Amino acid sequence: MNDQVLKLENVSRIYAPGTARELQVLDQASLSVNAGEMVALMAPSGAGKSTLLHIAGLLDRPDDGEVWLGWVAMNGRSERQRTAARRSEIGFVYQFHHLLPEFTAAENVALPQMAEGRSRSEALTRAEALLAEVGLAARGDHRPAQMSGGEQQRVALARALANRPSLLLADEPTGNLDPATADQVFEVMMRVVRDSDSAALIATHNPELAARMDRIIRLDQGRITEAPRLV
Ligand SMILES: Nc1ncnc2c1ncn2[C@@H]1O[C@H](COP(=O)(O)OP(=O)(O)OP(=O)(O)O)[C@@H](O)[C@H]1O
Repeated sequence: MNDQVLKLENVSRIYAPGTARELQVLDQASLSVNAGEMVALMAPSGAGKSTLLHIAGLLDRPDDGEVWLGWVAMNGRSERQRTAARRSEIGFVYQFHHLLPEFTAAENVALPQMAEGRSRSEALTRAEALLAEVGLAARGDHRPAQMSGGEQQRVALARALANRPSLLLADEPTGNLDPATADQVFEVMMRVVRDSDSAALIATHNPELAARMDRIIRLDQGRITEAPRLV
């Protein structure tokens, strides 16, 4: 039996159903991601990548189909159960870092751990270790505004991994960075995901970065297709 971390089974999502603005973004989309796998999600702008990641990340529910986190079917779970699963099992990285500007890097990485019950001092100690993993040792007391875009995104990555999630979801994580910095952040992301043995589903428009992951899937007309490797 494979080590399933995420499975979407015939997932459909329709915005504004029954209105003139009705839009079917996902149409029986299916995918699975196993432990230790890094999967690139590629699609044109507006094809529904963020919608799919929101559903996979339990921030939204599909209109039809099932979402499995590990071997647990999540649609029938209460919001409280879904939030608990999201906090403990899933880490998110977005195109923009969304760090809290009034907190230091270490505090930003400590906060999700404290939400999971860790003491402030324990969370801060772990935060420093996580920041070292992403190459930001000794930068823990800097605020986001004192850091470069690539550094901010590495702090966001450390925050996403703070609770050792089984699944990392990333939506254009390097889309806001220049090519050299994007490459550097991506390298760090590959390394820490591999080291932690979590699974990752990463939406990107960048074919070179996508080609360095284990698999590429495409979202086309609301459906998922497995793409051949580009290189
Ligand atoms: N809450 C919503 N209500 C109505 N329509 C929406 C909603 N969210 C997204 N859409 C529409 O659904 C489509 C898919 O949006 P989505 O953000 O998932 O695409 P995307 O592939 O992530 O795009 P991009 O690469 O530009 O970020 C778009 O046409 C968008 O306008």
